[in-house]
Amino acid sequence: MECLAIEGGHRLTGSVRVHGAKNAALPILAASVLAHGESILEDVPDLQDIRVMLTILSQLGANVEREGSAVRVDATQLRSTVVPEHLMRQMRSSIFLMGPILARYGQVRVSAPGGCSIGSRPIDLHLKGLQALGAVIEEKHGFIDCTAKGLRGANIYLDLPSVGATENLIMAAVFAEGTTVIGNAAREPEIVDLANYLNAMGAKIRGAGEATVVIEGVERLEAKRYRIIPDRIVTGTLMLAAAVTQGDVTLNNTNATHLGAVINKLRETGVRIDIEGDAMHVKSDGQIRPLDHIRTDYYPGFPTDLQSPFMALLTRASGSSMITESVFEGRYKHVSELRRMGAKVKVDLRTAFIEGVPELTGAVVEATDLRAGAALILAGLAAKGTTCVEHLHHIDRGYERVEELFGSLGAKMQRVKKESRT
Ligand SMILES: CC(=O)N[C@H]1[C@@H](OP(=O)(O)OP(=O)(O)OC[C@H]2O[C@@H](n3ccc(=O)[nH]c3=O)[C@H](O)[C@@H]2O)O[C@H](CO)[C@@H](O)[C@@H]1O
Ligand SMILES: C=C(OP(=O)(O)O)C(=O)O
Repeated sequence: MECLAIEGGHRLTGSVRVHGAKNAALPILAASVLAHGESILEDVPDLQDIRVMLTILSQLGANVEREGSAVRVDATQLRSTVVPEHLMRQMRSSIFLMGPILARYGQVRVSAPGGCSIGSRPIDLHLKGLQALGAVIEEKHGFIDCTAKGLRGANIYLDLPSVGATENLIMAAVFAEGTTVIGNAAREPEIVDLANYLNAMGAKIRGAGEATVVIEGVERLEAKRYRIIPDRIVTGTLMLAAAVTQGDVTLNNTNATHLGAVINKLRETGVRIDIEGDAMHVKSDGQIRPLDHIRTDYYPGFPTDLQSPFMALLTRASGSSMITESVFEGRYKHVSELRRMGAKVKVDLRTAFIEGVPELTGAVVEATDLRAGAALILAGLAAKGTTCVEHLHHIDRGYERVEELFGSLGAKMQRVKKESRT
């Protein structure tokens, strides 16, 4: 088994460029299925989930090629509309293919998607929205067969502002006859990025980033060159890494407007953050002030994906803090691992009570999901001694060459092979 061995106690300094956003690149790659010609997508991070998406696209018949951080995709004509089950299971984002393949070919077969174990994560809103557009859905033997003889625009109201459902339905509605209105839509920056890519190719989408998105159906999209936005969750993780190590770092290729809630909370802990164009300077003098309450929420609220990394910082605060996880019911799996390192955290249903401790100590810990892994890296950077983070495949889903990313700021971490524990 491979683990990430982190030697704690080193202050992070220097600068690093943040890579493109996984959560924008994945739906955008799926959306390439809608276009005629070759899209050139720039700043597509080289991550496990992206590799799975590229494999699916190429197995369905698209021509896919990576050149550095750019990916060329030509999905003008797919030869299959069946997403292989073993690939569906590898990540949540495989579900993004449902909307665009259905829109383009009038049929698609998927199965339940895999992904991080952070809650039940149903796809009912995706399916209900597609039905409203005229799709017929049959669920049998673990497969979901979706067919439509031409989708029609509809008024759809989402019970929850689901990011994935909003994206899937935008893609499905691009060729629907007439107008589609999605109410209570999610407003995440990745949705705006997807809509910008689609509009650049000829789609007519208004209101992305707002609670009501309006899509006028068009007949054809022409592939385009497009650059993916910076990853706000990687940016936030690196900001927290600077804070927890009393560091002084510059992050390039960032968008501070996507991180308003996080910047606000970090400043409350005493961290200094200066923004200059797309660069962010983050400096901490060591004293971490506790916070009354962080409550995760849909954008522009505090992102659930940074809940666990922020908790890692608060384990070192000079007092008690409280976090409520309101988006995913099972997103506290990092807590037991942080406790192995000396953290004092109690969980009552969806609320965690964190009592800051003067010191964390290195331990063997397990990344139970992607951001739980990020939290353990941050704790390891701050801890006394060596921390071994196991189950690195989760971390490789979201942080490109993680040891180099943090290593370029002076972190001491390396992948090591070790005997599996019995
Ligand atoms: C690839 C990607 O972009 N992943 C992000 C996306 O995930 P994802 O798109 O899966 O998250 P959603 O916004 O859909 O989920 C939000 C909430 O809605 C619920 N729900 C969702 C769909 C549905 O059909 N029914 C339903 O009940 C979920 O269980 C969850 O409680 O947004 C999450 C919330 O910001 C982030 O943590 C993920 O990093
Ligand atoms: C939960 C996440 O991703 P996914 O939705 O792909 O599982 C994440 O990026 O933190």
